[in-house]
Amino acid sequence: MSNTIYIGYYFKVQPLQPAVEILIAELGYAGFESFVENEDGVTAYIQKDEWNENILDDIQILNSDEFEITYTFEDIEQTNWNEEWEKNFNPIVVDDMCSVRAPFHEKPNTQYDIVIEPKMSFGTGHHETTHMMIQHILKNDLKDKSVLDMGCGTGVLAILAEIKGAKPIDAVDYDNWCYLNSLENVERNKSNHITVIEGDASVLEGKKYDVIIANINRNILLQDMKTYATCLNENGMLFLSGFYNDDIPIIKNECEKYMLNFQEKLERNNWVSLKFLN
Ligand SMILES: C[S@@+](CC[C@H](N)C(=O)[O-])C[C@H]1O[C@@H](n2cnc3c(N)ncnc32)[C@H](O)[C@@H]1O
Repeated sequence: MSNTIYIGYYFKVQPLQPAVEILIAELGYAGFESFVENEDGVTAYIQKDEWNENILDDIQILNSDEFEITYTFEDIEQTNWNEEWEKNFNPIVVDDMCSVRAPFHEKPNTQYDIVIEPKMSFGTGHHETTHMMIQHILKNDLKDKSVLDMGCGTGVLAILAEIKGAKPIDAVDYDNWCYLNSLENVERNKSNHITVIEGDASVLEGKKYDVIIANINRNILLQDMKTYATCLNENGMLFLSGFYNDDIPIIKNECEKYMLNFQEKLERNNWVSLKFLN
């Protein structure tokens, strides 16, 4: 993964909002995985393996009469990509309680402070789905609960779970880069109760958790729901994200098969995050 080549699209957007937010949501659905907003619009990154020349065909907002959106694109080497992050990664604060920032940012005055160097991994809190998962974790009591962070990316959610008193915590990602990046971030935040594991749902066999957090995507969640349900203790909490409002019925339906009862929905820019109880 460390030699992954990305393609960067530089979108100029006039007027900026809500076009940039809609554009990011649509691009996320098409397979773009990172976004850096700027004063002209947004730069969006997609792995070259995921790219094809028709990738923008279904992006509806590009056809809107209300906004003028132009773009250029080019291959991005990993080193340049990292530099982009360093230049553009602004700290975020969720619900005035939890900040997520890079090591070179000043320490903010929030109750919880997470330091992340995302490199090539997803999960700085800038994406709607990460933001909502942070909100769920902030709202729920995790003290002494065992937690699985499935699809951990940078490890940001596992790190917050530990700060909220959870232990022990497994953070799992099938992507080698995310695995390595989570290890770094776990160390950076002095998290002592997190085990980072490289793999997919097959590594969960025989494991049990009080809380499962999975911010991945609709299809993987549907595919692995049975495993999550098997791994969840009685009265356990399941938090899911990485999909849209339209996907809720199919996700709920799959959960119902395993007696997972819907509790709460959070929503941001059409992305949603759901809580279920076992
Ligand atoms: C949307 S990101 C979420 C990252 C982080 N948890 C957050 O909330 O910001 C999804 C992550 O899931 C990982 N992933 C995708 N499919 C997976 C699978 N089948 N098993 C484990 N990890 C997976 C990806 O590598 C990616 O890091």
